[in-house]
Amino acid sequence: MPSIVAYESSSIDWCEENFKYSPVIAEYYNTVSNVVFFLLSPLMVYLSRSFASNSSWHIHLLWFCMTVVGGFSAYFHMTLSFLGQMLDELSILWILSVACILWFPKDSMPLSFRGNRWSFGWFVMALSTCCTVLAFLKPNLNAYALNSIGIYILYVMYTSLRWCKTPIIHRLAWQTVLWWFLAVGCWLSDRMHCSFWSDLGFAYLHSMWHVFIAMASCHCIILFAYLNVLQEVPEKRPLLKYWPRNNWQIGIPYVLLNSRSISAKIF
Ligand SMILES: CCCCCCCC/C=C\CCCCCCCC(=O)N[C@@H](CO)[C@H](O)/C=C/CCCCCCCCCCCCC
Ligand SMILES: [Ca+2]
Ligand SMILES: [Zn+2]
Repeated sequence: MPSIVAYESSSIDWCEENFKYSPVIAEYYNTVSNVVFFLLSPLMVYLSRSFASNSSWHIHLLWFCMTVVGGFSAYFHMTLSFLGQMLDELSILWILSVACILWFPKDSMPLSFRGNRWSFGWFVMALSTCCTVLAFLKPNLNAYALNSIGIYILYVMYTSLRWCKTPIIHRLAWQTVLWWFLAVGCWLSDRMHCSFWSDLGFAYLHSMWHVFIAMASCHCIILFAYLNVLQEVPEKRPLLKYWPRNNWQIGIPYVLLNSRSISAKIF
């Protein structure tokens, strides 16, 4: 039985040909494309200064987790080891948990929590701990389970937007969904149509998934951060902006908060 750190000890292998460009990097483009996480995280830390100082510094936790996801994903594609696979998938599970604990909309929480974020947070922690253990039982199913959480987030987004009438937020939601669709399309096609893409000489859809899912995640985090402030501290009057040019209404979204209102914190 190979060691869990051995090259190609994972049962998952993506479409890109292994060791084509380097003897030490199994999937070269799938590894290098994770640079998107390392570029977006510091940019989001910079753009989230207003949110962090006027509402909650916890937003920076998510940008830190995003760097960790990128690092583990690069390690996985570099080695295709079982350890790499588990670190990659479990770091995604835990960033989703942290995001839910911080900003899951109170009115979408199960009724038994009565909108109490602390008890909901403990529930999410317990559930994620169980899922961490279960992840070792059928590792081939983990990625599908994680993508199903993406579908659930889409549903929560839809229900949360029913009470928000701000057109620019609906636009942000559509942009999030578009990035996510592109991402999932690439992820599925890489898995299901590998011989087609290899025959075309373009076995790099999984690299494109990394870029699209990183963009979808930034949009999604900002959308729920905005909705959280609007619902829980509306006097902060959140404003949605885009980098690099706000008047394009496209690019990297971020939230600006009114610093002159009562300094109520999310927690
Ligand atoms: C209140 C809810 C807030 C939700 C915030 C969402 C925050 C998501 C943050 C980061 C997720 C990054 C995922 C990147 C994965 C890259 C690594 C990778 O490629 N892994 C693959 C193996 O190499 C693995 O097979 C991938 C498995 C599937 C992961 C599914 C992640 C779902 C993320 C959902 C993102 C938002 C969706 C928006 C929905 C409209
Ligand atoms: Ca491969
Ligand atoms: Zn990947």
